[in-house]
Amino acid sequence: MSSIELKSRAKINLSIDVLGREPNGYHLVEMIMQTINLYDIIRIKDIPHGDIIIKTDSSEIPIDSDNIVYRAVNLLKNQFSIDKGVEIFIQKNIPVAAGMAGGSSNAAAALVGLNKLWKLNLSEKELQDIGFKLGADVPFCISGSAALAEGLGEKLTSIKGLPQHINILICKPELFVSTKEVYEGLNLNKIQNRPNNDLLLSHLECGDVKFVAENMANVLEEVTSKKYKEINEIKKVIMMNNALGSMMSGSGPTVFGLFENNEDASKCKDELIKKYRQVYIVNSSEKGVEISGELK
Ligand SMILES: C[C@](O)(CO)[C@H](O)COP(=O)(O)OP(=O)(O)OC[C@H]1O[C@@H](n2ccc(N)nc2=O)[C@H](O)[C@@H]1O
Ligand SMILES: Nc1ncnc2c1ncn2[C@@H]1O[C@H](COP(=O)(O)OP(=O)(O)OP(=O)(O)O)[C@@H](O)[C@H]1O
Repeated sequence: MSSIELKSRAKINLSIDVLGREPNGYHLVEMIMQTINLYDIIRIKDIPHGDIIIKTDSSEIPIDSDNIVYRAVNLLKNQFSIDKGVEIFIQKNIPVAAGMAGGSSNAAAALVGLNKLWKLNLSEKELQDIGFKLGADVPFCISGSAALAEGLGEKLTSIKGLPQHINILICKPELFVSTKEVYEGLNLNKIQNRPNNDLLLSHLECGDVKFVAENMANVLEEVTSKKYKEINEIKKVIMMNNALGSMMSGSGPTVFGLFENNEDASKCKDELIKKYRQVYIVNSSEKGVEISGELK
């Protein structure tokens, strides 16, 4: 095989609770993750020398060693003493720095793709352990679907996710949010609205999306929405258009809404697109990274 193409899917969080802070500054979390059908395309091809070349159609991401995909390749090259090189093209559709794990998902796709291209025969668990060194969201992005994530986000339990017929409206305002700063801005003693994950999981299990949508909570939303009024403005528009519920994803600034009704979702999109460039309607996905093409 000389090249491979993969779909690298984004996620939303249906809940985020933060239970504590580790001495190294990282946080213990308990959150519900859901893969959505909004994806970047990652094309990896062999090249006749040992370099790592990153190309992309996006002006918003780096193409040097700061790109998380570059770091993923480098990690595998060092760990398995590989002297081969690759050229990787990233076709970006996932909003950047959005709280949707765009970078983490690209790294996940690179690991899955190189495992095949270089015939490393690593198991999913082994890939996730390597991926965790690159970022807390990478292990989930490798397996995808829906999961309860604990620890720093790497301890995953597979769960039943949102049904595919639910319309997930995504709106990403043009704001830059640093995940590190949002976590640092959280006062663990003053969290107002924590999710009840056990209750959310039992209602997901029986397909009660209305309950889930009405009871979603993300403790990081308090931090980001205090700084940017857009978060609550978008939520308001979403709820005015008959969504079942609305919340910020990850550390933000993306806000999503869950809609039972297709027409309500499109009307809401029409309204939001007048003010925000990045608005999408997608569905949940049962696949995380997916190989979409291979060339001999
Ligand atoms: C907000 C979420 O996206 C929710 O899924 C994740 O918790 C963040 O995942 P991520 O962006 O892959 O996180 P990383 O790239 O590992 O870390 C970025 C920064 O977020 C903070 N961070 C991340 C994960 C975690 N459990 N505790 C943290 O405090 C750290 O300050 C870190 O410097
Ligand atoms: N391949 C990549 N795709 C997206 N961003 C990348 C990539 N490589 C490096 N970055 C940088 O990483 C930063 C975070 O981008 P990303 O899209 O991964 O954020 P995010 O959606 O908030 O992730 P998460 O939800 O995991 O916190 C951006 O500043 C971006 O420039």
